[in-house]
Amino acid sequence: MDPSIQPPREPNFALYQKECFLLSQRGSHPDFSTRPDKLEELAKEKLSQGGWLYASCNAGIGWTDRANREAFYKYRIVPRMAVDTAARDTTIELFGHKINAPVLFAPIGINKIYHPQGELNAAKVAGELKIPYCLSTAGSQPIEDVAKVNGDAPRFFQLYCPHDEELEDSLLQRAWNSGFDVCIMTLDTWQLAWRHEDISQSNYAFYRGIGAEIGLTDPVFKKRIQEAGLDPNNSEDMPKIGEKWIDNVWHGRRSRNNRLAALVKKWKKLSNGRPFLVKGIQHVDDARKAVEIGCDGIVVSNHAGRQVDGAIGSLEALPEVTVGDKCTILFDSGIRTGADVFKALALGAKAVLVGRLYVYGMGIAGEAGVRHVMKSLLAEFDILMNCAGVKKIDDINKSHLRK
Ligand SMILES: Cc1cc2nc3c(=O)[nH]c(=O)nc-3n(C[C@H](O)[C@H](O)[C@H](O)COP(=O)(O)O)c2cc1C
Ligand SMILES: O=C(O)C(=O)c1ccccc1
Repeated sequence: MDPSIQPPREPNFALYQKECFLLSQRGSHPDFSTRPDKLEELAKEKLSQGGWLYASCNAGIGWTDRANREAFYKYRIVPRMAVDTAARDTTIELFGHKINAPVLFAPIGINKIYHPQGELNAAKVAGELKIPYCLSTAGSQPIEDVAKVNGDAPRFFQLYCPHDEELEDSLLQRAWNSGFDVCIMTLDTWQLAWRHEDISQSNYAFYRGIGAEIGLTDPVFKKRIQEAGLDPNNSEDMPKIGEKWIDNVWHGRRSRNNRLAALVKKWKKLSNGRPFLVKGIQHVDDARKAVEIGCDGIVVSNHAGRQVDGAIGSLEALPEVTVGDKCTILFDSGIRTGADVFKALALGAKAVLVGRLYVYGMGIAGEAGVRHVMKSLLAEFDILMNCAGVKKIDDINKSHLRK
C-alpha cells in the first residue's frame, strides 16, 4: 500500500487487519477467531466447565441476554459516502484522559476461573492499547498488582458497596493510591440473580475462596478474618473466608441507595473531585437521580442480561436515558462487533464497555487471547468508520442510524 494514501497516525487499529491477513497466509494464524460466535465456541471448548458456565450464565431463561442482541439488530447503519476518511481518528477524551478508542474493559469478577493470571491479562492489554481498564471489587488479583501491569493507561475501580464502612474506606483508599481515579458503583447486583445453571452446579467460586483476593490483601478485611478466628493460610478456612468476603461486600444490611449521595461525596473528597459513576441504569428517572446526587456519569447497562430476566435490551434504554447534556453516558451489555460500538455511540454513548468478549479471549489464550479479541474489535470499528464514511468519533450521531 502506498503510505501516502493513509497518512501515518496513532493509533492505527485497522493495521491489525493486515496482520491477520498475513498470519493466516503463513498458516500461523493464532487458534482464535475474529467471529464472536466462534470465539464463544472456542471458549466453551477451552474453559473449565465451571469457568464456561459462570461466564455464559444469564438470569433466568436468558431472555434479557437475547433482548440485548436483538436490540442491536433493530438498528441499521446508514453509510455515508464521499467523506474523506483516510486519516480517521478513533481517540476520545474521557474524564480528562486521552484514550485510543471509545472502548473500555468492563469490570468482570473472579478472572482466575478463566486463566491463572486472571485480571492481569486484561489489565496489561488495556495498558498497551491505552484504553481504560475497570477492576471489579470481585477481582481475583490484588488492586496494587493490577495497577502495576496496567502501565500508564487510565484505571477505573468498580465498587460493590460493602456494608462494612471501614472496609469500604479501605478499598477506596487502596484504589486511589494505586491510580484508579474513576469510581463506578454497580447498582444492579445487590445479590446475584437466579441463574439456573450456576445454581444447579453450585458454581460459585467465591465459596471456594476464589475471588476474595482483594479482601485477603486488605488490612481491614484481614482484621475481620482474624476477629472471626479464621486463618487464610489454612485451606480448610478458605470457604468460610470466601463466604465472609461475599457477606461483607454484597449481602449488605446497611441501607443502600440513600447512602449513595454520601458515597459520591466521600469519593470526591478522597480523589480531589475525580468522577463517580453509577452502573446498571435503564430508566431515565434513575439517570436523573444519579445526576441530582452529583454523579459525573452513568453506565447504561443490564449487567449482560445476568440480573433481571425478561428485561428490555440495554440498547433500547440508551436513547431513552436523556441526560447526555448533564453527565457522561457510557453503555454496555451485548457489544460483540465494531458495528455494535458504532450503534451505541450513535445513540448517545460516549464510550462502551466490553465484557464477555474479552473473557472469552482470556479463556482461549490468556493475555494473547485478550489482545487478539480487543485488537480485532478496535480494528473492526476503525475499518467500519472508514467504510461508513465517518472521520472522527464526534461525527457519529443519530443520522447514521435507522430503526
Ligand atoms: C462473567 C461476568 C462477570 C461479571 N462481573 C461483574 C462484576 O464483578 N462487577 C460488575 O459491575 N459487573 C460485572 N459484570 C457485568 C459487566 O461489567 C458488564 O456490565 C457486562 O458484561 C457487559 O455486557 P457484555 O458482557 O455483553 O459485554 C460481569 C459480567 C460477566 C459476564
Ligand atoms: O457474576 C456477576 O455478574 C458478578 O457481577 C459477580 C459478582 C460476584 C463475583 C463475581 C462476579
